[in-house]
Amino acid sequence: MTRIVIIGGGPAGYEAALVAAQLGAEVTVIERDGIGGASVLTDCVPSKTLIAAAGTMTSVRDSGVLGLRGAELATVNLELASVNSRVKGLAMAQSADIHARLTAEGVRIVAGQGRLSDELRGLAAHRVQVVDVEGNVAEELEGDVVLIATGADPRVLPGAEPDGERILDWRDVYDLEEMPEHLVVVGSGVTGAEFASGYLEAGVPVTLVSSRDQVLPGEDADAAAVVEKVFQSRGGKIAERGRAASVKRTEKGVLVELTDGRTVEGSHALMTVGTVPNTAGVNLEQCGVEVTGSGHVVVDRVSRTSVPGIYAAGDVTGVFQLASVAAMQGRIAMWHALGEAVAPIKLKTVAANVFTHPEIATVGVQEKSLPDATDVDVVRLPLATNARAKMGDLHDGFVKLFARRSTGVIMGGVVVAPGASELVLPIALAVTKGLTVADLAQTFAIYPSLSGSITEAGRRLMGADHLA
Ligand SMILES: Cc1cc2nc3c(=O)[nH]c(=O)nc-3n(C[C@H](O)[C@H](O)[C@H](O)COP(=O)(O)OP(=O)(O)OC[C@H]3O[C@@H](n4cnc5c(N)ncnc54)[C@H](O)[C@@H]3O)c2cc1C
Ligand SMILES: NC(=O)c1ccc[n+]([C@@H]2O[C@H](COP(=O)([O-])OP(=O)(O)OC[C@H]3O[C@@H](n4cnc5c(N)ncnc54)[C@H](O)[C@@H]3O)[C@@H](O)[C@H]2O)c1
Repeated sequence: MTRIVIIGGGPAGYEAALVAAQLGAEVTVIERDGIGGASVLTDCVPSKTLIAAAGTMTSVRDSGVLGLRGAELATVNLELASVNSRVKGLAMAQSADIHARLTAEGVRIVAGQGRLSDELRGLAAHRVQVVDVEGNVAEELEGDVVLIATGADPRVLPGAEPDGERILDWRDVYDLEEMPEHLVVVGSGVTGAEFASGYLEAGVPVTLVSSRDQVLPGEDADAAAVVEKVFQSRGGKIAERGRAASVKRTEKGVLVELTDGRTVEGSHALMTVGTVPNTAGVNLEQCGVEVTGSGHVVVDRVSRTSVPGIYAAGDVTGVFQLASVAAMQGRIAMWHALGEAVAPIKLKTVAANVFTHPEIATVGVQEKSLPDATDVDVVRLPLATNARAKMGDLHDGFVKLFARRSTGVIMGGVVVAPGASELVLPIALAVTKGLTVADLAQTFAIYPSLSGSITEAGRRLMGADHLA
C-alpha cells in the first residue's frame, strides 16, 4: 500500500487526501491549526459569510426603489456579535464536516507541525516529523509520497504590525466587539477590495489605500472601474496611488502614513498587503526542494517539486491563490503519484471571482492578457440593457465575451454583476470545452434572466461576417 503523508489540511491537503484514500493509499494528514485550513477557518469561508450578511443589509436598505416600505428599512443594521458568532460557528462546522469525511474515508489526522526530516537525499521514501505545541518531535512518519500543502499567511508590513485591536489583519476582524467607526483598508488587491466593499455595505465608513493606478490591479480596467464607481457612490473613499509606509496607534484610533507624505486617519486599519507562503521550518531547502525568491515551492503542472516523491499544491506554490486551484493541484498530485490517468492543470480554464459589490467573475483571457488582439472579437453588453436587471434595479455591470475571430471559439469572459460567481459557469464550460459563439447563441436561456446576456453576447459575436 502506498504511504502518503500530507503536510497541511486546507483545500489542497484535504482534497488530495480524499483522492488518495479513494485510490487505496494509506494516508496521513498533519495539520497544525484545524482541518479545512485557513480557507475554511479564517480566510475564504469567514469573509464570504461576512459579505453575505453585509450584502443582505444593503439590499434591504436599497429596496425602497422596488416599492418596499417600512420605517425600519433605512435603519436596518448588523449586530456584530451575531455576525461574528455565525461566521465562527459556520467555519467550525465546515471544518468538523471535512474532518468527519476524512476519518470516514480512513484518513489518519495528526495534530501538529509537519517538517521534512530526510537525512539523505535521493532515497525512495521520505521522512516527516510531527512537532507538537511544546516543540517536541511527537512522531516520525515515513511516506512513499509527501505533499506539501502548507498554504500562506498574511504578509506583515514592517512599521504596521497588527496588534489585534486597532491594527488588524483579515484574520483578526471576527474578534472585534464593535463595528469600526472608520476603517482604513491598506492594499487594494482582491482581499482589500472585498473587505472594503463588505464593510462599506455593512454601514462602516471606509477609506481604501490603493497603491496602484486602479483598485484590483489584476482585473480589466473597465471591470475595476465599475467596482470603484459603486464603492465611491456609496460614500467609500479611495486614497489613490497611496502606498502605506507605516500605521501608528493614536489616542482615537490609527494614523496611516503614506510614502508620499499624505496621512489617513481612522478608528481601525485593516492590512491587506498580500501573503507569504508557509515554508519556514518545513526543511524544504535542506531536502533539495527548489523554492523561488519569494519562498514559493516550484512545481510543474502535475504538482511535482524538484525532488522525486515530493509534491506541492495550493498557496504555498503561488500558482493562482484560489481554493479551487489548490484543491485541483492536490488531486492532480495524488492521481499522478498513484498512477491514475491525469491531465496537467490548465490555468486558462480557471474561473475566479471577486466578491465585491458588484462581483467580478472571470475565466480565460481578459483584455489585459489577450494573446493576439487581431484575431479576437470582443463584445460587452451593459447589464442595464437586460430586462431582468431592470426588474431588480441593477444598473452597474456588464457581460464581456472574447472569441477567436477565425473559429468563433470562446476564449474567455468577464461578468460584472451581483451574483457574477454563479453566472460565469456557462462561459467557464465554453472555455474548458472549446465551445463556439454559435454553441452559446443557440442555447436556451431563461427569459428574463441575467444569463440571457451571456447567450445574447454569443449571438452578437455570431453576427460577425467572417463566421458567415
Ligand atoms: C481573505 C481571503 C479570502 C479568500 N476568499 C477566497 C474565495 O472566495 N475563493 C477562493 O477560491 N479562494 C479564496 N481565497 C484564497 C484561498 O483561501 C486559498 O487559495 C486557499 O486557502 C489555499 O488553500 P491551501 O490548502 O493551499 O492552504 P490553506 O487553506 O492556507 O491551508 C493550509 C493549512 O496548512 C497548515 N499548515 C501550515 N504549515 C504547516 C505545517 N508545517 N504543518 C502542519 N500544518 C501546517 C495551516 O495551518 C493551514 O491550516 C481567499 C483568501 C483570503 C486571504
Ligand atoms: N475571492 C477570491 O477568490 C479571493 C479573495 C481574497 C484573496 N484571494 C487570493 O489571495 C491572494 C492574495 O490576495 P491579496 O489581495 O491578499 O494580496 P495581493 O498581493 O493580490 O494584493 C495586495 C495588494 O496590496 C498592495 N500593497 C502592497 N504593499 C502595500 C502598501 N505598503 N500600501 C498599500 N498597498 C500595498 C499591492 O500593490 C497589492 O495590490 C490572491 O491571489 C487573491 O486572488 C482570492
